[in-house]
This record gives sequence, structure tokens and C-alpha cells, in this order.
Amino acid sequence: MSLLEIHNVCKNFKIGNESVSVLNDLTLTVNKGELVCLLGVSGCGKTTFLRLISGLEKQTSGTILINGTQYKIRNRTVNMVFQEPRLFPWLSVQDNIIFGLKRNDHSKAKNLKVTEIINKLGLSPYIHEMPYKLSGGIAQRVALARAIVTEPELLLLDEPFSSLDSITKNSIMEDLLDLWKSANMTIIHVTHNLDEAIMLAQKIIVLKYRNNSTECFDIMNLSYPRNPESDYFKELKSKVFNSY
Ligand SMILES: Nc1ncnc2c1ncn2[C@@H]1O[C@H](COP(=O)(O)OP(=O)(O)OP(=O)(O)O)[C@@H](O)[C@H]1O
Repeated sequence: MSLLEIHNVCKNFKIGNESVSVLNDLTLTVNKGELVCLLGVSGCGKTTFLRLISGLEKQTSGTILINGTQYKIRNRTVNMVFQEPRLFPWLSVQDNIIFGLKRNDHSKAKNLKVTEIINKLGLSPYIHEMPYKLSGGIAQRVALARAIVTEPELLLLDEPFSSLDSITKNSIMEDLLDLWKSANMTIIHVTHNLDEAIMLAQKIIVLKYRNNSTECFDIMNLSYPRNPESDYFKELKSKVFNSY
């Protein structure tokens, strides 16, 4: 069943007197519970695509449906994590994480859920720290926790691991996979890293530059954890690369 439906979406930006087309007649669907990685050359519109879904930008034309209805800014079904953690510098790690919860949403069950996410992301030693004391990897874990505690149906990740070293990145990716499997979440993850995409995704979508087309690689049946040394992995990587 589809969670997200994109129908004939166009997005133009006005630059000076010119209108520049970034997304042109884009149509695609993402099913409930899917983990999708979105790839494409720089400037093809990946971030713009996420911003349209999250309601931060409005499409020039076309329709975006989440659960069959147009997105309303007040509903909490969508949450986004950016390239930088964007933590609130005046709040502790714990207060950053619970910031997005509704005021009356501090039930015992919710508190347990928050503690579970904090533990799963290895953040319990840091909960009283202020953001300026955190490493980039820990700060990004906090950003992830802050997004996940709101239990979004759709989590949008805009290159959240791009500035992390590969050991830190692999460890966060494993935790993300665990959280995705245990929560009933749909994820769209934008990345430039083909290995990262193949390690995580059930479906890889390559967005073509200034074009209405996408190429889709369904790897739903490939079990986790995936082996980057396997022939299948290498073959797929080259196919995805050649589709850019
Ligand atoms: N607010 C804006 N005003 C004008 N142009 C914009 C705006 N936002 C994005 N663009 C342009 O839209 C195009 C697509 O940008 P976008 O950031 O979506 O690409 P991207 O695929 O995410 O790139 P990257 O991989 O480098 O992050 C770029 O040419 C960019 O300059």
C-alpha cells in the first residue's frame, strides 16, 4: 500500500528574471514501511524533492499525497534530518530529543519509547550534555533520535551521514536499520554514496538531471546485513552508477 504518491510534480525556481525547472513532471510512489534511497548527480533536485514532501517548499504544479491526502503542516506524519544536526544549542541532549513531542505527550509509554530510542542510539551517556560538547557523529545521532521519537510515518534523511567517518557512519547505519525494522517507519534517504544506498535500501531511485525520469532498482529481496564484497553488490553498484 502506498504511503507517498507523487503525481506529475514540477518545481521551478525563479533566479533573476528566469524560471529554472528543477523537477519536471515527476511521478513516483513509495510504499508504507519501505526504505528508499534516492541518488542522483548534484543539483538534480534531491533536496528539493524532500523539501516538497516535508512541506518546506510548495510544488509549482502536480500533487503530493501522503496517506492519500495533501500534506498539512500541522500533522506530524513527516519528519526530516538534515546534513548538519541542527540541534538547539541552548537545550541539553535530552531536551533536544523530546523537543518535538506534544506537550501532553509524556505518558509512561511515551517515556519508555524515548528511553528505548536513546539507548538504541547509544545516547544514554550524553543526555545531560549540551550540543557544543558533542562530536559530529553523536550530534547526528541526537538529530536522528529527535526525529524518530515523534514516531513519523515518513522519515526524510538528507545526506545525514555525509560528513562522518566511515566507522561512525557504519555504526549509525546499523542502528538506523534496527530502528527502521522495529518501528513501522517509511524512510527516504538521500545520499551520494552508492555503498551506503545498497547497504540500506529496499529500493534505490536514481533521479535524472533536469528530466522527468527516474530509474528504480528493487532490492527488497536482498537480506541484511549486505556484503559489499559480494559479486551481487558490486554488479548492482555498477548498474546504479551507469544509470546516472
Ligand atoms: N530556493 C532556491 N532558489 C533558487 N534555486 C534553488 C533553490 N533551492 C534549490 N535551488 C536550485 O535547484 C537545483 C537543485 O537543488 P537541490 O539542492 O535540490 O539539488 P540536490 O540534488 O539535492 O544537490 P546536492 O546533491 O548537491 O545536494 C540547484 O540548481 C539549486 O541551485
